[in-house]
Amino acid sequence: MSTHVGKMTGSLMTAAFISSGRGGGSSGLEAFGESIRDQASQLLGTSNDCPAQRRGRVTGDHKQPLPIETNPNKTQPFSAAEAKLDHCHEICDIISQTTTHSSAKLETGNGSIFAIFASTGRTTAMDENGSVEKLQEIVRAVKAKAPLVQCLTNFVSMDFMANGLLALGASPAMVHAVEELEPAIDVVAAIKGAVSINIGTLDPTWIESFKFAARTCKAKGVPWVLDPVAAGFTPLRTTTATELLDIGGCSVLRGNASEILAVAGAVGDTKGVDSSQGSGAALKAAKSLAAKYNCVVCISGAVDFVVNPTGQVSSCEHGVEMLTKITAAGCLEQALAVDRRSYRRLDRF
Ligand SMILES: Nc1ncnc2c1ncn2[C@@H]1O[C@H](COP(=O)(O)OP(=O)(O)OP(=O)(O)O)[C@@H](O)[C@H]1O
Ligand SMILES: Cc1ncsc1CCO
Repeated sequence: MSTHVGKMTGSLMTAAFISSGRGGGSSGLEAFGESIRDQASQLLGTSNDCPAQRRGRVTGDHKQPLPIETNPNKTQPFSAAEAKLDHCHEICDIISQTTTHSSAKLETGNGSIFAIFASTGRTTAMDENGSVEKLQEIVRAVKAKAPLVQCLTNFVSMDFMANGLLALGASPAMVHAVEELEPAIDVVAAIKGAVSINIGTLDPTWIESFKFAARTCKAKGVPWVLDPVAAGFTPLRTTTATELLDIGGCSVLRGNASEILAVAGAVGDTKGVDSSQGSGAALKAAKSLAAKYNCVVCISGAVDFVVNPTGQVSSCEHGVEMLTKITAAGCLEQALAVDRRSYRRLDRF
């Protein structure tokens, strides 16, 4: 039987941080944040006057880490009111690296998955075994070691993902030609990085690279994470995602509900890269995939879920609607995933 181990605040994902910025300046990221904020504000019809920016968070104060908050009652999420942060504030915080949407998970002594989620302007560690100290340790390790995250990702998210990883303190590399994957993954293995595979804009050449990368990672013990973008939308996508998982060695599978359902074999409707279902609808499918592939499965949505291979579930009721108004938020979350193995590898780096 599965156990519900905790509820989380913050929005889903994978590794994280309370970024203090890179070096003395981050004008590139600021511009990046500005641009995304403008686009999102236009889409939502909200003002471009950003409270976070007025407070200086975008223009300078982001060099100071934000405080980490914990939910004192681990079985209760923060209130809905707390979740309703100003749209503009949210997007500034997300993009301008004050905090990147993320989470990290560790396997604790008793074998249960310990999930830590960080969100826009607040971070929460949730699990009986979890602690803010552990999250801070991860954040420090990520920032100190600047792990190489080798990404095979889609044309849409490439830039966003690279900037998000930089914001976290990681070191992105977008390498996907099959001819250079082996030497690239050798370097990733040598310096204890991780590989991210996202099937967003697949074609036969990409598929060959994805499979080569997954096989190479498995052979060399490099952790890799999979985003089965738009699985269920076309048979090629569903088959590709399943074949990648069948290769083995995947540490984290992250998708929206429609994608997770499709990968688990359910027949349903999809809206291309967007989900046609709430994340809770994919919980059973996620549990079955986590057990089958011995990996952690994350379902993103208004409520984000993390399911470990033994069926334990953690939930995060702090979805940020703004993230549905920009493309590739889920892709970025996937790229930020750092699992216990990566974390421990970082420790030894
Ligand atoms: N209905 C929703 N309400 C509030 N927040 C949401 C909702 N759906 C998604 N989100 C937020 O968006 C984040 C990304 O999840 P989403 O399911 O949109 O990814 P995705 O569909 O894979 O995105 P993409 O394909 O653009 O990369 C979630 O972690 C959550 O914070
Ligand atoms: C919109 C889109 N189409 C293929 S990949 C992608 C990015 C979000 O998944």
